[in-house]
Amino acid sequence: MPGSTTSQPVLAMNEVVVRFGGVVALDGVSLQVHPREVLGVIGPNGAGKTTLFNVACGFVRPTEGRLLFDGEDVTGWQPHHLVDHGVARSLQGLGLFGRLSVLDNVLVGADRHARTSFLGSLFAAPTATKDERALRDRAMAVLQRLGIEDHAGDIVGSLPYPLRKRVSLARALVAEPRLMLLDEPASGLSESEMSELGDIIVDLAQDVSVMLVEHHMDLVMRVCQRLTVLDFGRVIATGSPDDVRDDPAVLEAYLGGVVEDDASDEPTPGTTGETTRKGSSRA
Ligand SMILES: Nc1ncnc2c1ncn2[C@@H]1O[C@H](COP(=O)(O)OP(=O)(O)OP(=O)(O)O)[C@@H](O)[C@H]1O
Repeated sequence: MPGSTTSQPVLAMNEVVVRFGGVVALDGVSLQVHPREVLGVIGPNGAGKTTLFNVACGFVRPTEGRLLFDGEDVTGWQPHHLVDHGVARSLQGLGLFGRLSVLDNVLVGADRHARTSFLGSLFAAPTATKDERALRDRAMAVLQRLGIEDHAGDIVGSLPYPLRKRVSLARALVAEPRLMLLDEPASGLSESEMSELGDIIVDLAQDVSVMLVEHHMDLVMRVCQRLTVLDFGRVIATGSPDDVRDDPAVLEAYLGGVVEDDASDEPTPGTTGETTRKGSSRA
């Protein structure tokens, strides 16, 4: 069952601490992402979301605590090792090759399962043709799933940003990950594009676990089975979107530092778009 909490988590963080010099960015954070669950990670500015995402990707090594993937201790693993084991990520900076076609960009992401890598196939190894055909079929299937198969031959640099975002997702998905890490995928999208993205994430969660770090509450509330809320590097709430929305600690975190003049404009969790916190400082 999607969102089930009885199975072994695909991803677990146990008591993760990250210190940058004197700054404690994460302070004993524990969370789990279960099979075919969409877990949302939210929190006010500076709460530690990006740091948490970077720990999950392997970009930041925890100062303390453990990172487990499918029950295996992967603390301190390099990002590419995590990718090889089925952890895919789609970052805000999309990292695509602007002069390559959509299909070629996606094929670059297919290397995890390829006997002959896409790059290796450029040197025409004997096994390349059959393998490459299979890879292309898989890449086209992913493009179709994301509704961009008609753009397979387009040069990525010529595409509008929302389409490039889908290419980035396709490149992550073609490696058939067990876990997809999404870093603010809704940034820069219109309301209708965000709604389509929500449909895509719901569809993905039929066979992939997703951890979604996102500011846009409408999207988070719609697609996540559970939310983990951070504030000042700590988990202040975990639960269903409805439970979290009504949690006094969460309301306090989002509203606590608001200066009086702006109070009427400040979004509350679950009611509107981007969240910000004014008048608070972490110095
Ligand atoms: N490389 C770094 N060196 C020093 N301090 C850092 C570093 N990265 C993050 N921090 C600090 O760690 C804390 C958490 O930052 P982080 O970027 O993870 O929060 P966030 O929730 O992603 O914020 P935002 O929503 O504004 O992006 C902040 O106080 C930030 O200033």
